[in-house]
Amino acid sequence: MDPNLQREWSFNDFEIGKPLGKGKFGRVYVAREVKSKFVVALKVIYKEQIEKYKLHHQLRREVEIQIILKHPNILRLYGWFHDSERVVLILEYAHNGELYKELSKRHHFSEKEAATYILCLTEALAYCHEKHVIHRDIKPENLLLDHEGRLKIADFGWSVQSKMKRQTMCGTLDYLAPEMVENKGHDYAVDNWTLGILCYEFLYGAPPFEAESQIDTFQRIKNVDLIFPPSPLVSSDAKNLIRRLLVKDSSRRISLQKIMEHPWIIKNANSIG
Ligand SMILES: COc1ccc(C(=O)Nc2ccccc2)cc1NC(=O)CCSc1ncnc(N)c1Br
Repeated sequence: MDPNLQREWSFNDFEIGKPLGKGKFGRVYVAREVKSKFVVALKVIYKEQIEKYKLHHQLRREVEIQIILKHPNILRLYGWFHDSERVVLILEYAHNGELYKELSKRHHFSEKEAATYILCLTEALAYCHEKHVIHRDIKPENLLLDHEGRLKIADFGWSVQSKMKRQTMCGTLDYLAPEMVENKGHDYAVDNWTLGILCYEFLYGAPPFEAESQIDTFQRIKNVDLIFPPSPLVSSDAKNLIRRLLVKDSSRRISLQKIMEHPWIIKNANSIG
């Protein structure tokens, strides 16, 4: 299916399959384009919700940005259509679903898997930053896996709360950088912080500043209270990279370029991307 060819899409062009998840603003279904048999994910958003929450501009801007973003680690938005009561986004379908289901099943990833995912994320972020797009929200629930196990950032404009969503996800602070927790406004470097959180969580199975209460998590983030439990599975190179990312001063965090050249990444990531 070359989505750019067809001008106007409609529901009749698709056979709708099973629901993939549902958010406050709509549901996501697997679907197949009838002519080409191409499998996609359709995200159905109700117009009354868009009106109610004044989402027109955000949705329009997001669609404009997403349509130009073409990167192997960013979920494609092929196009969209609407009928009287719904707006439908035609999305790339990630056959292996949410990375977090994989992580909760496996408890933690190997250094090779973790490094490969971090490299994919770094390349996708570098691509976005060169396109001056920084609203990539690499919250963990936005990470999907395609049929080859390749990571895809799926920017859930509105989070899709699928059944298996981990409790801590909703409203979790674990991924917020200090400058966000202290409400100092943030820039590109916040994504570098999140890469550090994710790298830690891929290797240890839980984010570094997790705590009983949100207040404690706040405190631990602000103090960058970073502890590495003794583990034979995590090399000192990995800890070195995490320490270079989880730096309070956002201007001193290791850059995306330097991440790609870090010994731990060079040694462990395989570049299937
Ligand atoms: C480029 O991906 C998007 C781009 C935009 C928006 C969006 O809703 N924007 C938005 C919605 C309302 C208001 C303002 C913005 C959402 C996504 N993506 C998603 O919703 C992911 C759907 S879940 C899924 N998708 C594929 N394969 C799977 N296995 C799964 Br599970």
